Amino acid sequence: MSPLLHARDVTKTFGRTQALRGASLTIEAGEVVAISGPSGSGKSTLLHCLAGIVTPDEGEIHYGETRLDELDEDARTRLRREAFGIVFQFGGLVPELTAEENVAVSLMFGGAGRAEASETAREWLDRVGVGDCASLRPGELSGGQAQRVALARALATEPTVVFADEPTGALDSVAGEEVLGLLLGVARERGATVVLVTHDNRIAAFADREVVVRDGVVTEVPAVTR
Ligand SMILES: Nc1ncnc2c1ncn2[C@@H]1O[C@H](COP(=O)(O)OP(=O)(O)OP(=O)(O)O)[C@@H](O)[C@H]1O
Repeated sequence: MSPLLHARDVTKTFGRTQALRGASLTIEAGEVVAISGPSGSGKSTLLHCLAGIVTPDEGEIHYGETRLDELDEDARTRLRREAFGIVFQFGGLVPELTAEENVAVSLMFGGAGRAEASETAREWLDRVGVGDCASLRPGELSGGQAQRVALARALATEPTVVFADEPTGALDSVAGEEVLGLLLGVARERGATVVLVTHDNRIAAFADREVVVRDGVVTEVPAVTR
């Protein structure tokens, strides 16, 4: 059986900065993998390559049998909407839309009708503990509430893979662990795969496996040192 996600010898350069210098990583279906490492080492770039947001200069990205890096932009966008949920450090919510609309829109992109999308959005907001914030806009939410809405948006489409880039980075440690607990609880219940970028050892400890990115290259962290 092929792995769910596989990056092979990936390089990516931005201007004169070589963010990835031959990064390889294999992730099996249902795994929760933390990507840690120093600031600027290439963690987010690797996550973005795996999620089909950034195209590598060289190397390969496989999602199951699909070569993600060879798909055109439309096909990659379709795949992201169908199979991936993405959570960013600052939520990335649309400021003009209410919490409910932020979640509903991602469901409507996937083909749901407005009424069905609104109902599912409300269920997910309830599930992550912010049902009473449904009609508020992101500017009216606390950081922890906004991140829960972002989580509801990422999970509502029932993705195969959830990519999370420092999802707890803007929160205090209690709120951060609550958001992470919700994410991992839902993912483990559904057998979803989670790829999580974090520089926080306590957060990485919740993962099944931790890898470290240093100078654009991935190294495995042996289980005994965790
Ligand atoms: N879009 C971009 N344009 C220019 N440089 C970029 C871009 N994205 C990343 N970089 C650079 O590539 C390098 C790796 O960045 P990346 O965000 O992947 O690191 P990181 O390990 O996630 O860092 P941090 O923990 O600080 O978020 C950095 O030097 C960064 O400045």
